[in-house]
Amino acid sequence: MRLAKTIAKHNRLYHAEDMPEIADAEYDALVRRNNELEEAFPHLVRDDSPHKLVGAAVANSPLSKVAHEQRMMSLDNGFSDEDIAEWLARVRRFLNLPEDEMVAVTAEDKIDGLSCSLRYEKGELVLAATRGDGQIGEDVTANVRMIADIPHTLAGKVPDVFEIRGEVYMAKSDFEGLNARLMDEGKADAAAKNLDFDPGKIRQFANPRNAAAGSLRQKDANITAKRPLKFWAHGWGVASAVPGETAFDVMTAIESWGLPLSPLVKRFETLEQMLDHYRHIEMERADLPYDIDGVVYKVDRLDWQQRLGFVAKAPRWALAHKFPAEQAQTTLESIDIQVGRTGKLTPVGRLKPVTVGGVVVSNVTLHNRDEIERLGVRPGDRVLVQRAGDVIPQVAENLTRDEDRQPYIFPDHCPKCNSEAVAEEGEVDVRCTGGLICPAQRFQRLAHFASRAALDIDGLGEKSIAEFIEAGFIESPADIFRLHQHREEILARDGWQDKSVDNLLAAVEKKRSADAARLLFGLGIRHIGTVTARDLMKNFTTLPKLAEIGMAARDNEAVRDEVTEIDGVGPTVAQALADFFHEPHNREVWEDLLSEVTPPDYIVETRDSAVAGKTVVFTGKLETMSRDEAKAQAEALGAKASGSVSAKTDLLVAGPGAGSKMKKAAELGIEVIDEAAWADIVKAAG
Ligand SMILES: NC(=O)c1ccc[n+]([C@@H]2O[C@H](COP(=O)([O-])OP(=O)(O)OC[C@H]3O[C@@H](n4cnc5c(N)ncnc54)[C@H](O)[C@@H]3O)[C@@H](O)[C@H]2O)c1
Ligand SMILES: [Zn+2]
Repeated sequence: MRLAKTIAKHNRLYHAEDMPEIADAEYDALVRRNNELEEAFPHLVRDDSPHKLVGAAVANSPLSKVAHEQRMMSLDNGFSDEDIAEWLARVRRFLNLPEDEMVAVTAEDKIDGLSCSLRYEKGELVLAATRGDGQIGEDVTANVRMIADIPHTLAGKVPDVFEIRGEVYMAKSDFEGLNARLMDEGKADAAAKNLDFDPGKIRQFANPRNAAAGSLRQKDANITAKRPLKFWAHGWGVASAVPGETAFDVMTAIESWGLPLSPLVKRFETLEQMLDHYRHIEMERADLPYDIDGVVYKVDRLDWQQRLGFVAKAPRWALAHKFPAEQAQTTLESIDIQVGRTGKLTPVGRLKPVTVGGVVVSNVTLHNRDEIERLGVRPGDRVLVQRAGDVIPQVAENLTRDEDRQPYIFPDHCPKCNSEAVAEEGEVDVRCTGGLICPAQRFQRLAHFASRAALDIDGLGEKSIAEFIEAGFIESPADIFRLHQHREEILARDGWQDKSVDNLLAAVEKKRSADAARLLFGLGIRHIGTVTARDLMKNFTTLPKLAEIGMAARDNEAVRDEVTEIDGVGPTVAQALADFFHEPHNREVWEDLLSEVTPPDYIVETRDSAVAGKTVVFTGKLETMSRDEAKAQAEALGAKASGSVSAKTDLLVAGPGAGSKMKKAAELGIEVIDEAAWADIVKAAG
């Protein structure tokens, strides 16, 4: 059965190699599916069925194997209140208890670590072993001796032979410290070898459980000694004598011998108490110094435990009440605003770290302003965090409902450059209007400015731009024209020679007289593309004139209307222009740029031609030129280039693949020519 094989593989990755590839919830889903299949086809159930197995065999371990005299078990799981009620009812039925007989249970935190058995003979630690597959584990005696929580000698009067079972774990803060240390060591190592440091190559642990398991199961116990491991006891195995008649008694005795227990061992007599306790712990969970994934209930009376016995791989007398694998509660500590390469402001929630589905989560995306409003979250709130599969963790719900508190106020200025941040009408995203001045947007903006469609500066590709930004040579477009001041510094850099630097500087010089429409397009003002830039420049002729209009447009509707009425320009463009010039930073960048360049006045020379005064539409694929170039040609010939066919259209130039426009032109009786015929018209005009 393929499913069983897959499960076996993940079992091995998780238990034997401490490197799970899938989330716990995903693994649990595979197991559930397998159980369903087994129920439906009982004759197909194999002896190595996942539901009969504990952990994983210790095949390739560098440690030596030890057989457990008494098997180490797993636990059955319950998730819902009903699951717990059912378990209690099953216990009562099994024991055939009268209605009024109470079943006392202990409740302990289900610590997420590595199961370990410690054998004491005459009070001395003689053997420590991992669970392995329950029958055969690994000998970790030398390693365990390095753990401060585990006494080498027990205190007081103890049975001759007593196996204490419990969990080796790592506290959350120690786990974070260990990961940070691994990163630092990697950095130092790379520096010592004069290599580039690649943080992605450092093997960090995904969660405290993996860190604990990986640290304990070391061939060299000296490595274990350097890892901050802890231990607490939650049961026992082989015992020459048992000190008490209830689980609670025995655990108390174990504590008196010098071993730590779960700080929250409780004893309850009703389902309500158990569920209350569970909910309480669920709330506290993120604030506990260690990672837990549920609460474990055990029937307290040992004679009852004896009678209840075991099913396939777990005791009937115990149950793990697990927290939902994909969700956890924690505190939203702050909301950070990140600025993307296009100026978009994205709020990121910083959480008190919490393990969700086997991964420590400390950040969540809050998407945008509307999402924060919808959730009503503020720093300090308790939130329910959800992480399903590989999806980025999200806040599923705000658990704090205190209407009196001030709502979170989304910033109206960019945290990176302090420019105004606004959302356009009907849009959810708030954007920084700083554009060219905003360090977050710098690379994208400068790359656009130098790109082919804009200034088209030879030799100034994205790589060089990134390099020059990094070196501090360029921040805004004007700086590109001042690159010559850095000639010697550029030459001193790897990969630059006299020739390549001179070529670059010459290419830059050439662009001082660049076309005004390209400069305008290069500034990357929202909604101003190549065509709109040309339409604007045709109307205003010079950049200073355009700026004057742009500045007036913000508060003067008449001016905005004037812009709106320009052919090919609409209200969105008018507004975008006004917004751009309203921002003082942008005006600075603009003035600075204009002090470096001398674009000629933008006068579209119209040549006398066959299409002068006519409206031309291009459609289909053009083979010898881009659509933009074709439109520019039409304009140069005194024609108007339009995007759609209407009664006003005089000529349709159609390339291969022309569709609906061609049909419409035919209906309207408009003249249609191909690209070659168009080229002839251009040629004829001289
Ligand atoms: N992601 C994966 O690929 C993958 C693969 C295999 C297993 N898993 C996960 O591992 C878990 C199954 O592992 P498991 O068999 O160790 O079961 P388990 O972790 O659900 O529970 C059994 C263990 O809990 C421990 N425990 C902690 N606190 C305890 C307490 N107070 N009292 C008693 N026992 C306590 C014991 O060591 C016991 O062996 C599941 O959550 C599963 O999702 C994940
Ligand atoms: Zn900004």
